[in-house]
Formats: sequence, structure tokens, C-alpha cells
Amino acid sequence: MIRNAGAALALPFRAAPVIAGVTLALTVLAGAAPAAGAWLTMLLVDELTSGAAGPGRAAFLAVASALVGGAAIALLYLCGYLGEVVRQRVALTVESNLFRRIATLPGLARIEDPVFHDRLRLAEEAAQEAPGTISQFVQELVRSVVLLASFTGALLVVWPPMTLLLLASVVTAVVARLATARREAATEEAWVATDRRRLFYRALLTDVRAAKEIRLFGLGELLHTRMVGSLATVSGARLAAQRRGTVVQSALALLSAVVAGAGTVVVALNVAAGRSSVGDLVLFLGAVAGVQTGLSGVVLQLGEAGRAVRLFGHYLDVVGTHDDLPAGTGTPSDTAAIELRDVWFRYSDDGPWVLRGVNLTIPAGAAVGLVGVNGAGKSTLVKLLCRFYDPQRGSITWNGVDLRELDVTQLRRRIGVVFQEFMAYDLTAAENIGIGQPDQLGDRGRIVEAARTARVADVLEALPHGYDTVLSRTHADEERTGVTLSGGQWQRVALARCLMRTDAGLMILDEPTSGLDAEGEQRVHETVRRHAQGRTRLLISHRMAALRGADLIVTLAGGRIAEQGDHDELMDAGGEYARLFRLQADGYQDVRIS
Ligand SMILES: Nc1ncnc2c1ncn2[C@@H]1O[C@H](COP(=O)(O)OP(=O)(O)OP(=O)(O)O)[C@@H](O)[C@H]1O
Repeated sequence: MIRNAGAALALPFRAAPVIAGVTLALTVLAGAAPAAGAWLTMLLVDELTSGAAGPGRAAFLAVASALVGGAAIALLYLCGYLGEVVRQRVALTVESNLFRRIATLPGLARIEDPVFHDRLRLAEEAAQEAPGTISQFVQELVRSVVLLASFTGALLVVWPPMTLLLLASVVTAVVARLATARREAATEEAWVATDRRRLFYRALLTDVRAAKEIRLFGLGELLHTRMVGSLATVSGARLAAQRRGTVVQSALALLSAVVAGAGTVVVALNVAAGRSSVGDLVLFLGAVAGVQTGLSGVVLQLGEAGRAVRLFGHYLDVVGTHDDLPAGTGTPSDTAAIELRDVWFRYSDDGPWVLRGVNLTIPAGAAVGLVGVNGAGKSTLVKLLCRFYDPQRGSITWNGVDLRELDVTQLRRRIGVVFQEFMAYDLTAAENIGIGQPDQLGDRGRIVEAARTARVADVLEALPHGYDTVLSRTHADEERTGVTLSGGQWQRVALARCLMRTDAGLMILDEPTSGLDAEGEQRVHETVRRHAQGRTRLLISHRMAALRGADLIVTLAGGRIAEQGDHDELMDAGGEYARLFRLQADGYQDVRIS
């Protein structure tokens, strides 16, 4: 808690040092102003009742007291505005820190971990709220400490025991409020997974890609019920926590009234008995009201700040998350000779092994076809080659250097991939291709060339705004019509994106032509083969004919390499590859085909 609070408090001074400092100084002044006003009022009352003040002196005291009161209010507004400036700067800083950390996580392990996602949700919430709440609290606290210090002097003069009474009631209030805040934050943490599911159902209901299935399978009502159910559960829990908080707050308000009432009775009796002046009573009333109002504000905000500090811990955890892969520093060579030595991999410590001792040598410049039934581990192998994870056992080398020793960013610059689940970005056609090589996003010539190689240039040129057409109906605007491409056209765009990487030593195509018509597939394979000549290629396909020309074909089964060789060798061997190939070939046999 102390670490969290310290970090949260330091943030405003890091994000906006000068403004935060000025705000603090003005806050101190604003805190002292009410007490100064009260002293002036006391002097006015006492000097008037004792007849010591003439008209000039009385007018001066009255005007001074009014001016101090006005200045105090003006200072409050100024502090409010400056506080808002600091809050905005802090919000920008924390949001930037949070998402920079997420954007720079090298592996996939964290981003696939649901616990990390829950923490991220809380961190995001804390990043938005906590700095503001905490800075506001600090401002309020500084003002109140100054106010309290200045009024305490008055209370000590008029009736000293009141200081102790107020102190006791404040300690009680602080303890109670902190306990409530702890409960509120714990509720938030406990229900974050339920809330994540609510957001998931909510996103599904509005997701264009899910819309077809939701309508056809009639899932709308089911998803709606689940979404509302999650919302009801979460809001019920939040309300219960707030109910308890309200009871505590009401009890504390009553306690304050009793303390103020008791003190006023004692001082009023003293005035009646001539032991205190009327001015003392005025000062006492002002001091008690000032202290109680100030403190109740602080105590109320203490609860908010306590909750924010606790949640802020999640922000610090996310920002301080260690890389999910150890960093390497080596530079990969241009060409890619890949070797897997006894590679074992599973996604989690208690999960099943997906790869169980894979040994494979891919010479530089070779075209390799990878075959295997659904779930055999082909895409997993691709992810290991991109070093999204490290194998638990064994090693993968790039020209003899373990991937773990290479700088991961540089390694990935040397790899072009069309993933099986490639992304269709709601961006323009040019951007959808250009992001394959972000530093050449503005190079229209390269983009068009990649589109031509992927045989999608004609389609894109014919769009309403050519390459500047947004490939989305959702994100188009009134001036620019958005367009939805077909599945096969999207696949070609993804291929063009991969082809932007002209200096990639390794090209991986995971089912890149599954959505293409037969003629299109044939042509794409031919052009890619020409384009990628000399580079190492790994091609995954369930269409055996697409792999026939590969230098090496590898069958993955049971987490191991079951067989390898070129097409002729594997057909002669009569194993799994030959069986699958014949099975597919038989499907095309027809007596009418000669
Ligand atoms: N991110 C993940 N977390 C946990 N398990 C995973 C993950 N991705 C894949 N798996 C599991 O790993 C196994 C291999 O999956 P993989 O996607 O590598 O198979 P594949 O050979 O590419 O299959 P397909 O031909 O269907 O594309 C499967 O059992 C799958 O459930």
C-alpha cells in the first residue's frame, strides 16, 4: 500500500512538476485563508463589543475579513483548474506507460493469460481514475492540514479539550473509511472476471464478424441474457458494498454532530458565565465548522483515495511486468538455415505436450511443406519459429544461433508470415498491405507491387477510392465509402502484406490459399515461388497438391516428425503422406476426366 501510495503521489510531480508545485503552494494559502478570516471576524466582534474599535477600525476589519473570504474562494477555483491540468497530464502519462508496456511485450504468454487480462482491466481503471483521485485527495489533505493547524490554535485558546474530541472523532472516521475503501476495492477485484465476461458478450453482440452466426443460430437472446446476468451480479455486489459504506458514513456524521454540539454547549455556558467572550464563541463555532467540514471532505476522499491506491497497485504491476521472454542481443543473418533439435513445447505447465521432441533441419533457401491433421501442432511450430514462445526443452537455431540469443525485434524483421488467422484491419487497402513493413507505409510503389504479386491489385484498383478505400463498412465515413472484401480477397491482401518484407530470409505461409479459387491458388503459388526464390519458405497446407513441388515435405503427427522427404520419396515410402495424397487425389477421380 505504501509503495502504491508513494508512486501515485509522485506521479503528478513527474508528469507536471511546475504546475503541481504551484498548485501545492496555492493550496497551502487556500487552507490558511479561512482561519485568517475567522481571526479577523473574532477581532471585529470582540473590539465592537468591548467598544475598543472606532468606525474606521471596524470598517477595516470587516472589509479585510470579506476580502480574505473572497480570496479564499478565488484560490479554491484556481486550485481546482490547476488540479485539473495536473490530472490530465497524469492521465496521459499513465495511459501511455500502460499501453507502451503492453505493446512491447515480446511474447504471447501474458496477452493470452486471462489473469493478466483481469489485472489489465483493473490497471486501466486505476490509470484513468487513481491519479486524479489521489492528487485531489492530496490537495484536499494539504488544505485541510493547514486549515486544521490554524484552527487548532483557536480551539486551544477557547476550549482545549475540543481538540482531543475532534481528534478522536477523526481517527474513528479515518479507520472506518479505510475499511470501507478496502472492501470496495476487494469487491472490484473479486468481480473483475465476471465483468470481463459481460464485456465479452457485449462486444459479441455488436461485432460485425459475429453478426451472421448470432442471427442464424438465434444466439442474440442467449448472449443478451448472459450479458445482463453478469451486469446484474456485478452491480448487486457493488451496491452491497456501497450500502455498508452509507451506513458507516451516516454514523460518522452523527458522531460529528454530537461532538460539535457538546463543545458548543460548554463554550456557550462559559460565555454566559463571563469566562469567555462572545468573540470566542464566534471563533469557536467557525473553527469547529471549518475543521469538521474540511475533515469530512478529507475523510470522504480518503475512502476514494484508499480504493484508488489499492487499484493503482495493478497499474504498477502491469507497467512493471517483466518481459515474457528473456532478451537476446544477436543479429540474425540474412539467410535462414533453421534447425530444431529435440523441441518439446506445451502452452502451460499443466497442459498436454503439443510438440514432443521435434528434430528438423531446413537448409537455407529451401522450400519446405508441412503436413499434419488438425491439431497436430503446425501453427504452434510457426509460433515457435517467430519466437512468440520458447520451447520448454530443446532448441531452435537460425544459422546455428539459438533464437533465444537473437534480438527478437531483429529476428522478426527477417520473417514474413501469413498467419492462419491473419488480421483484417479496419484500415485503407494501402495501409492493410503497407503495415507489413511499417517504415514503408507511405511507399505506394512497393505496396502496389506487393498487391500485384499477390494478384489482388486489380481488385483494389477498382475500389471506389482505389488503394485509399477503407476496407471496413464500420469505420467508413460519409465522404468515403467503406468496402467489405471477400474471404479470398482478404487472404490475398494478407499475402501482399507478407510480401512487403522483401528482405525476409524466412517466409512462412500458414494455409495462405485455403480461401482461394483453384485457378487463383495455382497462380499465387507460382508467383510466390518466383518472388521468394532463394529465401527459406515454410508452407503449411491441407491441400497436398500445393506442397508437391517443395524441396522437403514433413509430416507432423503425435507431436513428432513422422516422415520427411520430397514428394516422390514419400509416395514411394507409402506412409501417412502417401495415404493423404491418394485420398485427396481419389476425390478428383471421375470417369469423365480423361
Ligand atoms: N494459444 C494456445 N493455448 C493453448 N493451447 C493451444 C494454443 N494454440 C493451440 N493450442 C493447442 O495446441 C494444439 C496444436 O494446435 P495448432 O494450432 O498448432 O495445430 P495445427 O496443426 O496448426 O492445426 P490446424 O490444422 O487445425 O490448423 C491443439 O491441441 C490446440 O488446442
